[in-house]
Amino acid sequence: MDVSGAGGWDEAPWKKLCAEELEKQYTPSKWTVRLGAEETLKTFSQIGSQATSKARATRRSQLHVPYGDGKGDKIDIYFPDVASEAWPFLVFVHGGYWQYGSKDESAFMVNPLTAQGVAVVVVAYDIAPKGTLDQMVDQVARSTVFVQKRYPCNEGIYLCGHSAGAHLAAMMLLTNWTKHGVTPNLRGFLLISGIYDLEPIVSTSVNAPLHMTLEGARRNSPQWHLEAAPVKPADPACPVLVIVGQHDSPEFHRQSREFYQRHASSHFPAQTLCTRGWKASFEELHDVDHFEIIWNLTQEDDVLNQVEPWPFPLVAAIHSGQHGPFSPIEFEEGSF
Ligand SMILES: N[C@@H](CC(=O)c1ccccc1NC=O)C(=O)O
Repeated sequence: MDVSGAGGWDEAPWKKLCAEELEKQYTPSKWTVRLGAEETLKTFSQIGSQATSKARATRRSQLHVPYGDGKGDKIDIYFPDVASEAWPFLVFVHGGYWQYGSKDESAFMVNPLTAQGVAVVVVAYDIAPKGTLDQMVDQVARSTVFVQKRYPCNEGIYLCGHSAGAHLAAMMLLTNWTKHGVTPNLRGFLLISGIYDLEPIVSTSVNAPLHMTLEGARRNSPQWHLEAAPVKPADPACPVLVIVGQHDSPEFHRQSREFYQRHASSHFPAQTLCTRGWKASFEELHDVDHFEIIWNLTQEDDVLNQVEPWPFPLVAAIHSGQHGPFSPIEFEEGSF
């Protein structure tokens, strides 16, 4: 029996990869199928910037609202037309491997969601090298608490993160809210193409500006701390949707699958999101890569692109306690 770590990961598949392959597995742009790597990254940034300009020009908003005293403690809030403060809130945490990206180019889903009556908050946090992972996790917690305190009548806060942002959002599953003085009314998590075990990236170029030690990586890996997650009462269940794109790399697929349902060969009594009382489900989104999975969210008000109107059914479904088009794969106790 492996006793080297919290989860018994001695046979972790990524440990068998050579440095070059590991680097490739954790470079999402190397796995795109429609555009080349560089063009994809450029398009991603352009679509994010355009969506943000459009949101700021066409939606009622409050920009650069401070949620704390730090210079980088800022959120943008975009409002639906309905005059109320009892909206559902989608809080979006952008990705960029904790070292690039900003709220100012990340308002992807604002126009379609505000049109559906959902207020959207786009969170800024101090990316590396200014910020450390511990600080970023704290910033996302404080921004969520700020939304709760400012809008106590909210109809639920849905935390949505992409890639590194999904990691930061997932860390909120483990947060002890007591020290923040208020428990946010969290009603759902949308974790899109995330990384939940940071250990594999410690030896990749991703870690250059992050300076994560192995210990820091484990401390900030939600995968390693599910045991510590507060046990949620089954009712009302809080849906956690773990989503990965078909054209994400095999390692990204593994990360999402194992976060949803722990690795089958783990020797230890497995704690999963489901056994901790979260209503978790896992979905692989068809024919999208790591970037399209997010930039498609801008397109929902374009009728031509409404093949599957995602994420409205998703948000609507989690708001009403159902999973819409997503079929939750129930965890079977004792299956490994
Ligand atoms: N350097 C990475 C870029 C990347 O990972 C990324 C880019 C934009 C938004 C999220 C990303 N990944 C994780 O946070 C790549 O080439 O794929």
